[in-house]
Amino acid sequence: MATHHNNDGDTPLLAIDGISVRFGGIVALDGVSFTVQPGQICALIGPNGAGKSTLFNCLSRIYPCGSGGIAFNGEALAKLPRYRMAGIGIGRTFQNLALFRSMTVRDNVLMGCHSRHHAGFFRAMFRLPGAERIESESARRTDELITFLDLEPVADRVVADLPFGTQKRVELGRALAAEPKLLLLDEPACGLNHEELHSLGELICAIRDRFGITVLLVEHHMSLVMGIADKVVVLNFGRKIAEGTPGEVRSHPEVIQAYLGGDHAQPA
Ligand SMILES: Nc1ncnc2c1ncn2[C@@H]1O[C@H](COP(=O)(O)OP(=O)(O)OP(=O)(O)O)[C@@H](O)[C@H]1O
Repeated sequence: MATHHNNDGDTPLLAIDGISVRFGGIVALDGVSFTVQPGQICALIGPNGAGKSTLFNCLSRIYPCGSGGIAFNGEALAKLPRYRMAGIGIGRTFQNLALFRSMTVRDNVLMGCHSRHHAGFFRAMFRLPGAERIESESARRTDELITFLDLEPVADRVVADLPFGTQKRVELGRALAAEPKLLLLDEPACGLNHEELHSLGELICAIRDRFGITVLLVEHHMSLVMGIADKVVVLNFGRKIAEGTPGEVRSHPEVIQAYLGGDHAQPA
């Protein structure tokens, strides 16, 4: 799979500029700004209700931003329709998994390839010129990802029959198949057992290192975040209260207060 760095290195891959979102009287996001550089693993953390999911949903164009803007690779996201997200290079996983449960692992990953090559899908359907090349390229990429994600033993099994942790890897495969530049991971550690959790950290780093994919993750699991993130952004009540390396945010007084003030775990 090709690495997708057509960025000069100075332009952030993702620039979130003063976004605010309201739900009635609730200010879910209040003027949040931060950037993610190409190749970074950036974690978005904060207590329950801090606005993390709302921000992810703005990025996926599920919610419109009330004010402010988001630029991806220098291009304003608001100008693009939602169905173009995979096409421009933003992929994501969901807390409750986005998979075709009655299909096999291989077919789920293959569907991910098609979500990028929209035209390829129609070419294949109508047997237009170029269809065979796209199909064989998709099959090759699917095989590569199945190996990368250690899914070979279950490649021809139906997804619904597999353990949750394995299904989560299939979902990652589906997202990676679309060759994203930016991968949004929504609580990837949620529901994983101890062993799976350990390999998840390594896997996320491998995704960045091997494919050059930039990662933005929302995660409550602090030891995972602190172990893999280059940069951590902390939200509380819709505001950004800190941003920096794991070491910097861990010792930030407002972060300590936000986590100790409620019944949440310490960010240590
Ligand atoms: N669709 C919605 N309608 C009304 N209020 C909402 C909606 N989505 C989120 N909110 C509110 O916006 C605030 C931020 O919620 P959000 O889900 O973004 O927080 P979060 O940081 O993702 O929390 P968690 O860690 O619990 O998932 C909360 O007060 C929440 O109740």
